[in-house]
Amino acid sequence: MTKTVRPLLAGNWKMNGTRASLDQIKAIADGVKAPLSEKIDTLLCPPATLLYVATALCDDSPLAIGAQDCHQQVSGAHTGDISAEMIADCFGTHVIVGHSERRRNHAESDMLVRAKAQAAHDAGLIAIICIGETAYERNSGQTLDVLKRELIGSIPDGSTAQTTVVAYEPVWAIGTGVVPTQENVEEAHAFIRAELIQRFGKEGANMRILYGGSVSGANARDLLEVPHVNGVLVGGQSLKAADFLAIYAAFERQFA
Ligand SMILES: O=C(CO)COP(=O)(O)O
Repeated sequence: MTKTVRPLLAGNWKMNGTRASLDQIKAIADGVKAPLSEKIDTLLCPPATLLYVATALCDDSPLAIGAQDCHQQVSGAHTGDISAEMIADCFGTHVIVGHSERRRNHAESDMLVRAKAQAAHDAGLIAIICIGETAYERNSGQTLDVLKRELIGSIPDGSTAQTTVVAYEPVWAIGTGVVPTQENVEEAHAFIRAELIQRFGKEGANMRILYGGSVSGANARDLLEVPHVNGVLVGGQSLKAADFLAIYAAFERQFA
């Protein structure tokens, strides 16, 4: 199937990485090269402590750097939080919002995720808005209802293909080594695409929908073949340059 939407390979380091890991970021930045880098976008989201140094390291590379969360307000008395403005100030270009680990561990609601995505847009950042069902929700037949509720609740009005990426991350596939079948991924992505088109029209047709959950160099190509999979959001396999670049190689075979 022809893919008209520009693919995105994104890495999420979660709460991993110290200054000692900067050489991995540098190796990824060096490994992301033309001609493929002219056809796909690449992004790494290290912890906030490394953000500013990472953007400096990637000065000459097509690799973009983003953050993993932001506060919904621009500034103020919010100890421990960082704002979208601060991310932009460090030359970050993207921010992940609504990751299931934040929804679960910090009780983030759809409404809060939507406010964070809006803050990202207001600061000129691309918001990567995560959605996905738990094992219980899937096993009880609620997957599409959950996706619909999270899509409606978490994506701000006025979102465009330029400002917004949706990441479908089934919670049961995150960090487990369990990857859904191509049929499961296709069903979810086709459903998300239809919902996005219904709400955002042409913008919804062009918004990128990433798959996330136990992506590796071994399975990336199969996932990228699925209709409406416009890239992947990678956790564990983005920490080491060799693993991340193996996924980049899968993109090369698919999109070069
Ligand atoms: O949560 C994820 C990316 O945001 C996926 O993590 P893993 O690739 O480690 O399963």
